[in-house]
Amino acid sequence: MTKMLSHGDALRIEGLTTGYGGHVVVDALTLAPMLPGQVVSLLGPNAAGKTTLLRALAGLHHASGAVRLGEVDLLSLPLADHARHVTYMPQSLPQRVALTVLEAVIGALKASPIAGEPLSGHAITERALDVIERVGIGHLAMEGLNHLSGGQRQLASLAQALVRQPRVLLLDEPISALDLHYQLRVMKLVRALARESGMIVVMVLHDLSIAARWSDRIVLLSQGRLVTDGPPAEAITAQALADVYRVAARVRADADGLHIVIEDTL
Ligand SMILES: Nc1ncnc2c1ncn2[C@@H]1O[C@H](COP(=O)(O)OP(=O)(O)OP(=O)(O)O)[C@@H](O)[C@H]1O
Repeated sequence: MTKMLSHGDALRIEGLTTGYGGHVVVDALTLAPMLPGQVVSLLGPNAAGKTTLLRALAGLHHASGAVRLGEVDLLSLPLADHARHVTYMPQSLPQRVALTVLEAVIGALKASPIAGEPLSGHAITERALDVIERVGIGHLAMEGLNHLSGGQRQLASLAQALVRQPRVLLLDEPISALDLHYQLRVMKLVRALARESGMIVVMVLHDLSIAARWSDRIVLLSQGRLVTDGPPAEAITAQALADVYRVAARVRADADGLHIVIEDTL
């Protein structure tokens, strides 16, 4: 059943600044509130600051400004409390450790439980198996992570993030190692879970067409600053692509969605 969505539970980013030493990477970024159930894709060229922004939202990198989830001031929370609301899936694949997929997913849930829901050992295992099944690697549940391919490990990593059922899910290039079938499967699953549970999803993607097809909103960043933010057809324009990626593109919207043809570099 779809949860009632409320502005009160929105994720708000206001004047967020972060970087490395004196190097400002994200500069006073303010975005429209992200609403429960929304899938927001973060796009932009290499070094635009996407990963740094995601890590700051995850509480893993120091930032100034404000990040609030409903009434909760996320930037002021200790990491353990922060992790009760927000789950981050990094770009790097899980190590080739000798844990099975099931053990790794259970471990992710036990390491940092979401607030207010103590689960029995049986319930934890059931939930882990359900998520592993839903990402499409049920047949690998008892396989060691050290025996998996890169794409399979990326799916295991996604299962580790999803099993926690966070209010905010941050995914850094979650489909970069996946074949076409699994790219589509993951995008469908993430959007369905957002709709079902009211989870806010913010993900970094490089594929414009996939982002346009599966996101409610596109946030286009360049050099740590906001270029456009809106529904895909408004945010992805030929002009924006020329400005941000230095490419000539044709962009056309019709009933099937957004058609993007990249013609040349500029
Ligand atoms: N650990 C670090 N120490 C110093 N500078 C860093 C570090 N990590 C990233 N940077 C710098 O911050 C800037 C933004 O990097 P970031 O990884 O956030 O970009 P990105 O948009 O995620 O890029 P990509 O699409 O290539 O993954 C870059 O100039 C990068 O060199």
